[in-house]
Amino acid sequence: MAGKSRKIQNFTPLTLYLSGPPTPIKKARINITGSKSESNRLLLLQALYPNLKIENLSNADDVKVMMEGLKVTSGTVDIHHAGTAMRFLTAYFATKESADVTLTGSSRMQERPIKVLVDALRQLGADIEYLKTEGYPPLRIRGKKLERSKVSLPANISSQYISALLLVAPGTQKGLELELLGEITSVPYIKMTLSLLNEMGIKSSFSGNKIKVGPTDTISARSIRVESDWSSASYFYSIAAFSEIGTHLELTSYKDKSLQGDRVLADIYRHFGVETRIEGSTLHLIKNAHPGKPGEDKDVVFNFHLADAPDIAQTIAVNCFGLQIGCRITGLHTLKIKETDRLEALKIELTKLGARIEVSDHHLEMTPVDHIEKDVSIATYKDHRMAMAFAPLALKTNLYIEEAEVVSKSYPDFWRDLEQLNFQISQTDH
Ligand SMILES: O=C(O)C1=C[C@@H](OP(=O)(O)O)[C@@H](O)[C@H](O)C1
Ligand SMILES: C=C(OP(=O)(O)O)C(=O)O
Repeated sequence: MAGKSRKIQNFTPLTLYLSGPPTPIKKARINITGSKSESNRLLLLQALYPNLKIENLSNADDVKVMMEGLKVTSGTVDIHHAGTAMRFLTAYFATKESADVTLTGSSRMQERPIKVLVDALRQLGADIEYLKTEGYPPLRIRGKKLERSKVSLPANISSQYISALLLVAPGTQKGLELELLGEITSVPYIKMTLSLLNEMGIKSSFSGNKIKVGPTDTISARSIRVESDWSSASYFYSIAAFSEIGTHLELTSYKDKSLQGDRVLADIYRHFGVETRIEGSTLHLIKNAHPGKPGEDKDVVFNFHLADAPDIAQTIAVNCFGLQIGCRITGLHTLKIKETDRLEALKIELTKLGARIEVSDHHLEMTPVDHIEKDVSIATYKDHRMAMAFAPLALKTNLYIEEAEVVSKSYPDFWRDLEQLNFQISQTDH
């Protein structure tokens, strides 16, 4: 390995050198904190209905900035890289009568579109102004009572605009009625929002392309336990898939009836020989077969459509590459406007490792390779999921992960948890 190495400290930017555990992983138990998506929804609802208690809240940076943002009514709120905080707080401040805030974020956040949500809120009567570029943060928001309750908006760019409106709807005078235009993307996230409203005792309906949420003055006191994060679990699915038969990983605080669309991991990873069981609140991942069948079936191309689960696309792409199997992943039209252009980032970094990969605006395709390059340095593009999706590959080849601190956006304990699995991780000035 090149460069000097030392144990992980809090220096940034942090380049890590990773290799797999010296002996195969047999059994391990990992605590993952609450879903960042559920946490940020419940925090907004708690601001509207203070007698809501939240358990197992996520410790992600995106959740910390949401909490801080909700305390503010004037001045500047900087939500850094948090898409949900940006969208949810836009709707929150627009409907909070005492608010007069500038809502901003990282340079990447200022490139992530918000026009659909701003247009919808303006249709309802909100007062929002663009401070730099039309259609993008930063925004100046002066909160007021919304005059109207019906709105139409495109649903094919980000479901977060829709969830943002649904979350503030019960606090408005007449509730809201949304008409969704075009093909609806990331649908499970919309259903998650409605399910949480329902758990709070707030009435809603979703039929065809119409969603209605009624006004609700008060709720009875209650406590909601956030399920642990399924997107974070994806990295352990990937580790299990790369491990020997018999490997058994346990992840804590999951639910049989999950609200998170990324629970589809359980079905997807069956194809890679990982069985899922939920017993009590423990999620068990057990490697019990090789992916596909050896011999002729090694050439099988796995097809996945991930329009409902965009956040696990990177994990699955890297996993297929490392398992040396072909894949075609579709439904990825939202990946270009996330923390980075994830399709382009995957193409560049996987190619360094030897992948044969093609991408378009909405899909990626890979043919299997015989060889994986060693000691490649993976750039992460300020995207937590680039770092975490590539890390499990250390079970197949040694690699560097650049700007490894990015993981804190959703999973601050990620590197500590990999060390718990005995991954060999050192900080390097490579
Ligand atoms: O509502 C949410 O909590 C999220 C919705 C999804 O975004 P899009 O709807 O923009 O695809 C997802 O990618 C994001 O990580 C979290
Ligand atoms: C896309 C993501 O987050 P957000 O849009 O909330 O920034 C993510 O966590 O993968």
